[in-house]
Amino acid sequence: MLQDKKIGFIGGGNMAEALIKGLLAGGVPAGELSVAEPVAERRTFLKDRYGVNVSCDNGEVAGRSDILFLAVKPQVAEPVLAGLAGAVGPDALLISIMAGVKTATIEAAFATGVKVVRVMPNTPSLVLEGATALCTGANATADDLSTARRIFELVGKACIVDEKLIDAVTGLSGSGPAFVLTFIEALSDAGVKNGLPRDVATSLAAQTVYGTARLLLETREHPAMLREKVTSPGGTTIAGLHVLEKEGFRGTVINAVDAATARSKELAGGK
Ligand SMILES: NC(=O)C1=CN([C@@H]2O[C@H](COP(=O)(O)OP(=O)(O)OC[C@H]3O[C@@H](n4cnc5c(N)ncnc54)[C@H](O)[C@@H]3O)[C@@H](O)[C@H]2O)C=CC1
Ligand SMILES: O=C(O)[C@@H]1CCC=N1
Repeated sequence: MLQDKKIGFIGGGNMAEALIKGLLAGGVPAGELSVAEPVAERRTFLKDRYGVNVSCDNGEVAGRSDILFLAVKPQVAEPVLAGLAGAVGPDALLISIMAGVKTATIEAAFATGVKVVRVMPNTPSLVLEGATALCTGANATADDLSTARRIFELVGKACIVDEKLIDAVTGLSGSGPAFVLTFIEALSDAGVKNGLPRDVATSLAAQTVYGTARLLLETREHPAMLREKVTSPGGTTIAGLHVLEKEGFRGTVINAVDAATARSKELAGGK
């Protein structure tokens, strides 16, 4: 039961906040949640907004947590892990959301067989519509993986993958919200160019992406089949699709996800 667990966060940034919101919505009492965060204003914000315990001491939060989220940037993983080495309890479960950082790297920072689940969530978790993939390290059990999965199912959809695929997940759904937002912004710009007021254009663009995603998820049809239903012979849609194909839209999207995936692999080296 998650309700019985003390849950800590090392790093109280955007993703930690999204998860805190989900855990609270899922019935975990605020008093069971603790966040270690060096920025004082951020600590005050998290305490005031969510009622969670806050501290500037990573070791203190680690020491009292049954489940400890590693939610700092990968660039500071090395010193943060070194600082936690003696503080984490022997039965604690570490859940890392750090992009690029391998479970083996985290395990190597601890003397004993620490249990690690590595996860790649995304920012829509903040509105409980996240897309998350999880994998285990060498010591985490099936129960640990299912505990972690339950947490991420509180903030959206979650699936299990092999660790070797986590970089691809990072490129697709971890970074994906930024790509989708760029597309929404471009749709809105196009609406404005054609005379729509900005607020109307942005709202139509966002609802179109949201509605289309729901249509796809709920019908489970292939995207090409659903696209066919929009595309009238000699109509408007095929005229627009022709331009997307001519300008290399698909290739550009594939290249963007490729680049993000490659960057996730680079981050494993601490760069
Ligand atoms: N933002 C996103 O869309 C996603 C981020 N991630 C991963 O989640 C992790 C956190 O990302 P965000 O929340 O976006 O970053 P963020 O910058 O919003 O949060 C990181 C927090 O860690 C704190 N921090 C810095 N040094 C620290 C230290 N030594 N000890 C404790 N806390 C420290 C910072 O003050 C900040 O509040 C990263 O590893 C990132 O790769 C994963 C999936 C999606
Ligand atoms: O940009 C990043 O590195 C993080 C990881 C996935 C989304 N944001």
